[in-house]
Amino acid sequence: MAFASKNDSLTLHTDLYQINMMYTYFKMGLHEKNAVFECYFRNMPFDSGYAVFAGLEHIVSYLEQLKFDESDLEFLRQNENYDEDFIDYLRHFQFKCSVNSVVEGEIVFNNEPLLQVEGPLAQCQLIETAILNFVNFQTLVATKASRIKSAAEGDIVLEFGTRRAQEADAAIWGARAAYIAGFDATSNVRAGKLFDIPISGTHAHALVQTYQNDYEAFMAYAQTHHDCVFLVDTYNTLRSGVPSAIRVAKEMGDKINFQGVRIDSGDMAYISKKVRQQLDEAGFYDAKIFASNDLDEKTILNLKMQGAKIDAWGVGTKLITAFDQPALGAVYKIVSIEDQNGNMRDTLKLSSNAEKVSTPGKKQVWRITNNLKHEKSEGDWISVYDENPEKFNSLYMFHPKYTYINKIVEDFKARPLLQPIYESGQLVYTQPDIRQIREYAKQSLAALWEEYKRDLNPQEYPVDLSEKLYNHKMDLINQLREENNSKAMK
Ligand SMILES: Nc1ncnc2c1ncn2[C@@H]1O[C@H](COP(=O)(O)OP(=O)(O)OP(=O)(O)O)[C@@H](O)[C@H]1O
Ligand SMILES: O=P(O)(O)OC[C@H]1O[C@H](OP(=O)(O)OP(=O)(O)O)[C@H](O)[C@@H]1O
Ligand SMILES: O=C(O)c1cccnc1
Repeated sequence: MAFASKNDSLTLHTDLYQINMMYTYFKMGLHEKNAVFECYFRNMPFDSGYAVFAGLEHIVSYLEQLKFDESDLEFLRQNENYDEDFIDYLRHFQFKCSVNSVVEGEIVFNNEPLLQVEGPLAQCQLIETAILNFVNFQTLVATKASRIKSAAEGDIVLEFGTRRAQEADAAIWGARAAYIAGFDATSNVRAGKLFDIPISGTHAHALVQTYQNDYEAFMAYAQTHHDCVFLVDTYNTLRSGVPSAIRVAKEMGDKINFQGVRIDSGDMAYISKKVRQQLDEAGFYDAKIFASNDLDEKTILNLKMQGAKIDAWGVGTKLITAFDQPALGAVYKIVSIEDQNGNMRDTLKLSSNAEKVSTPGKKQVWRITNNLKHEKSEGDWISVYDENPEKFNSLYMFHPKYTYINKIVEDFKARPLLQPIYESGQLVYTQPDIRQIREYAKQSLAALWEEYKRDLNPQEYPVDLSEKLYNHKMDLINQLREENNSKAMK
């Protein structure tokens, strides 16, 4: 049967091993045990000093549709040897987990929980793959987009990536992530419709090649459009493209809104300066110069350094594919599980690599700001879930690995980053409008010192553990080591 006629949903958008584990839990009577899983990434992408969280909207739309229909069950039945009682359990599957998450647009860092799922073990397991899929890609693209927008220093930045994206979902969710992080519009019309993002478009070389003449092509476009940006580099930017654009703009006068020209090749520093000169000499001081062609934050910064006269940047491939780092590497780990007596037992994964030793237990992340001096963030403080830093007069913050790096913060404000999204399967979170999310991302970034935001070698933002959590982690490491050693001796 062809793809188009298949009964599709995101329920089976999971790795088979999740369903295999669900089956084991089910058969062993463990599937309803309460468990807590947390999602985080270990290293900052692009050597960036910060990341921008995105993906929650897709997670919510996925969880809202999460149920196995008969075609899903039939597929599992045909492919795996699950007993019918398990198939029947899946048939009656109803999402019952609680989910806490940082909100979209939040500035986040490595090694802090971004999203937390608590509920029946089998359910927590099923949703791991989709959650990671959405968070990994969207957070990566939002982070890249934020870096590009910062490099552009307030200029207009347009998202042009669809044609080079890793398929359709990446194109539209990437366009959304880019808009959240500060891009001004997308060229993807569907993303505009689905997510209420502004759309924007100029024209391609094909139009000019169709007429085989800059002037005729621009004139035809001008006769059929009010807002006009002419692509001037098909034949010769300075000799033909720009002069033709100017001629059409003069001849059409008020009949069009001559917004400017786009250049898509060549030495963009040199050419843009010359183009600016030509436009100014013709009296088109307000006409903008758009640039595109394999741009990213590095080229934009460099072009600015060279004094390029570019007002708007079209960015495609390197944004949408997160070209220089195509994976964020976020993971989803179990941190606590109900034992035989019904008590929660915190878990930890030991590793010879210190970075990979996980932090046990259900946690909360607090963004600490100093009340008196400024509104900037002092660092993030990860606590045991029910610990409240505001009960302290001053907060002792220390590096979780190099504990001699520490400070005491007086008169601080602590804001919990993990917010309730689902409570026992019920959606309790109202997703803000996309413009609010975008504004939130802007404010969140503004609360970060410049040292963490610079493109090259940013300072490491403090992500610390509370003393209680740190001691808990150390106790558990020692306990596990002792248990393993005594087992090995036997
Ligand atoms: N002045 C500049 N300084 C640094 N990088 C630049 C400058 N001008 C253009 N670039 C970048 O250099 C790269 C040039 O790529 P490429 O060789 O594909 O362009 P081109 O030959 O001008 O155009 P095309 O092959 O697409 O017709 C692009 O990534 C572009 O953004
Ligand atoms: O370079 P990116 O950052 O990916 O931005 C998108 C690119 O897509 C278009 O080129 P393409 O060669 O696909 O088509 P066109 O030049 O014929 O319009 C456009 O001119 C940009 O160069
Ligand atoms: O509108 C544009 O100029 C555009 C759109 C997609 C890709 N490249 C350019």
